[in-house]
Amino acid sequence: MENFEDGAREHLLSVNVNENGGFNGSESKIQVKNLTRSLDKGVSTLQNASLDIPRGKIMGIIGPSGSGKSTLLRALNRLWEPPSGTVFLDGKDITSLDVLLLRRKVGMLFQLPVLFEGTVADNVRYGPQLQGKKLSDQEVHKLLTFADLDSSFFNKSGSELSVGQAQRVALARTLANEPEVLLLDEPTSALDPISTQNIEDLLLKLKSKGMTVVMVSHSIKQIQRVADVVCLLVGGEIVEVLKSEQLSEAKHPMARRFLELGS
Ligand SMILES: Nc1ncnc2c1ncn2[C@@H]1O[C@H](COP(=O)(O)OP(=O)(O)OP(=O)(O)O)[C@@H](O)[C@H]1O
Repeated sequence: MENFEDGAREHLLSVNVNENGGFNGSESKIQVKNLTRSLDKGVSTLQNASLDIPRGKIMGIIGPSGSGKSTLLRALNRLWEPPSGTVFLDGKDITSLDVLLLRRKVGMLFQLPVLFEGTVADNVRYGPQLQGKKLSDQEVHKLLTFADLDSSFFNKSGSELSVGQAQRVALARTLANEPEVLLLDEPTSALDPISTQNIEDLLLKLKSKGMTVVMVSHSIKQIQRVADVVCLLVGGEIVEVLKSEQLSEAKHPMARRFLELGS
């Protein structure tokens, strides 16, 4: 899978090439500072959340249902608009950036892939086309190959694909925008174990190429397989941030219970 190593997607690879990869003391790609989202009647979805997301690493976000994981993730590319001065990408307040530019830099993959009408190739070309760029057939093939989809998929329509294949097309479509950060909201919860493994392998491959990945998952085992660092959310608060191999050392009682019961 060396498809990104030359040609048009090259600059995706060049991101963070000089980073040492350590997340202690390494520069943050995204910083969240005192992020709160208040709902009606004084209830908060997020309370004073502060988090450094390390560059070129995979951060997992886990926590019980309703703890604010999706809200936190969606704030990172303004699918939910955070207050100014709370989320920074490469040190810049994301609310001061053009929102479409931000979403190209910070791409998102959802639980269920929604493909547009047309062929797989049309889907992959969609993002660049919005900027007036037409990806060549070769560039589309490279993105598909990267997502472990062979040439036979090029002209297929979304309705011919399994959910797992569609998720990989959605990933190729997101990567066509050359993002620097990939956000994933339970990307494998609708997939079978083999498709899940495909996606996990792709995430590790992206990390090896310098991508920063932030993934919400309900599966603690999945987080342990792929994440370098884990953020535990309970009741809208970030209660712990740990290296994934230290997950069993979490101290917060709700976090401990969640970990003990989790699969
Ligand atoms: N737009 C909204 N309006 C009102 N309440 C909301 C809105 N979005 C989220 N919430 C509430 O905020 C809380 C956190 O939601 P969020 O989806 O971020 O949690 P989550 O940890 O991702 O949950 P799950 O694991 O079930 O997907 C929930 O109680 C939810 O009902």
